[in-house]
Amino acid sequence: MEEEASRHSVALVLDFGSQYTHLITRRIRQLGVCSFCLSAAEASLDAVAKLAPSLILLSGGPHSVYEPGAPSVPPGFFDYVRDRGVPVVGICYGLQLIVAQMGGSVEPAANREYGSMDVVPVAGSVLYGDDDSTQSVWMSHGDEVVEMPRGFVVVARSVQGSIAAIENPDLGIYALQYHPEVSHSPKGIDTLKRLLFEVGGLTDDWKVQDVLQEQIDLIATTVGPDDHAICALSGGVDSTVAATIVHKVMGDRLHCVFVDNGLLRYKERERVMETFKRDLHLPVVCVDAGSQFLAKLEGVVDPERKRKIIGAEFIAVFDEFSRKLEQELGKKPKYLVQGTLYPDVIESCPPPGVVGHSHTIKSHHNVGGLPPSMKLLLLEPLKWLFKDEVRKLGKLLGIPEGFLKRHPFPGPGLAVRVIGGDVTEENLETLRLVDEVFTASIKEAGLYDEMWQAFAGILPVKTVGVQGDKRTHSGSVVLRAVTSEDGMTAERYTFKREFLDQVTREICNTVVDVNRVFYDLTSKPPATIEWE
Ligand SMILES: Nc1ncnc2c1ncn2[C@@H]1O[C@H](COP(=O)(O)OP(=O)(O)OP(=O)(O)O)[C@@H](O)[C@H]1O
Repeated sequence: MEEEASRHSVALVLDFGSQYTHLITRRIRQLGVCSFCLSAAEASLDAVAKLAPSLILLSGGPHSVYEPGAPSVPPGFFDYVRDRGVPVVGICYGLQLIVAQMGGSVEPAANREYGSMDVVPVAGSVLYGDDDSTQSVWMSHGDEVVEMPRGFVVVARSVQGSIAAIENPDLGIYALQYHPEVSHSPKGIDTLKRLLFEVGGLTDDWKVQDVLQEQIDLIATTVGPDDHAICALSGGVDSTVAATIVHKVMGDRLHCVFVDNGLLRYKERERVMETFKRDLHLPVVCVDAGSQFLAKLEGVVDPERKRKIIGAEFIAVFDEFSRKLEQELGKKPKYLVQGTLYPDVIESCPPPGVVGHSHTIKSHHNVGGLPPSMKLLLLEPLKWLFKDEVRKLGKLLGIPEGFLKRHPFPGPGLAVRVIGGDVTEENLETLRLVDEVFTASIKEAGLYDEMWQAFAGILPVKTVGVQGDKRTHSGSVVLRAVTSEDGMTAERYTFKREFLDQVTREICNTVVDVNRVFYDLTSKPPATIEWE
């Protein structure tokens, strides 16, 4: 991280556990500025200083600054930024922390402000310049400033009168009670630009191309000429791009494995293996482990248990693969290639003891969680990148566009789409056929790229129907399609009525054992994209 930072000017985000922290870092990078994120509860002042940031942002978070043990900046932080003239920007919790640290006070608000809100800036401030027109912003807080710290001025208020932004240009401290990084704050990006380029004096010299070359050079200097590496390929974008980068350096000393866990979509194994071989020339072995996975999943309906079982089974298959490889090569492979992304890096080190941190929502399934006995060293060429950056990189590497644009698919596969039900071969077959009718129709209608994700789930209800002349008692399925910028929030996709009618007809006519089709209208939040 430091190496990368030394070549660029850096905007550092200190994370206090907000769902939106990644987004702040991503937005900054989209503006061409190198940005990293450190967990506020773990980062020492030394770690901050090593990155020599030109601007430091304090993120939002789920805590209240007045609670005992509320997370704060490392000791000596405000002396450090003052001595070095590094501007600081607080966002939401970050604002409240600044207020509390600078001698003001924060209390629970009488009215929680959540969602879209209009705020009115004060003309002539550093944060807004001459633009005092009302802007719509995204708020998400339950506390408010009741006493301003000395030397700070209010530079925007919500139409309800609460404080929306404050600044103290002499100290170089600025703070927003709302989230400028989310798309629901359309002018937030202008405020971020002012902060980065005018206040922080940063330059937009950070490009994905540079990361590719840096990673190729790094791998070339790390691995020895006789070292071998292994990689678990899911058919997803991350592991594919990671493997393709490593393959450029190591050639056939990279050994990839694709596991058919019996939880894949319709003809997925054939489709994915063909792309690996024909388009990417990656050396891939396909392991057929379907019956092994299904045997372990028999009778399991709890989603977390499904995930854990699948994770453990992946590791067993992977272990076996590397044992065989060792026999063939006469030596142990030394490296494991993983498509770890930057959000995974941030997520794997949540602040200790911090309750309600954003990163504990779902137990993470990752085949990379291998037993330490395997003693593999990691090659993680994507670990500083976000998904959209990985797609750009994949394009630079010549990975087919259709492959890069594939909708995300969960690691535990179709198992988590047999909702509340038994993961039987019969259920999986029904699900595959329904999913294929739905996604093929979406592709035919040219709608696939408009969506973040589209899939079917099977529901644990049988209902009465009439099909042909017969009364049936058959299964129900749900269709879900969402749009999203980054998967953090999502809106349901609105199909034309005729499209849904057509798909429903086709499903009921062609898939035995389905007589009822639902469409999920919910957004995220309050729902998640997947059902389990
Ligand atoms: N069927 C599979 N065969 C081999 N490896 C797999 C398989 N499914 C998942 N993996 C491995 O587990 C990792 C994490 O899986 P997950 O589905 O959570 O993917 P992800 O983080 O979105 O990455 P990707 O885009 O590579 O799928 C993958 O990057 C891959 O290394």
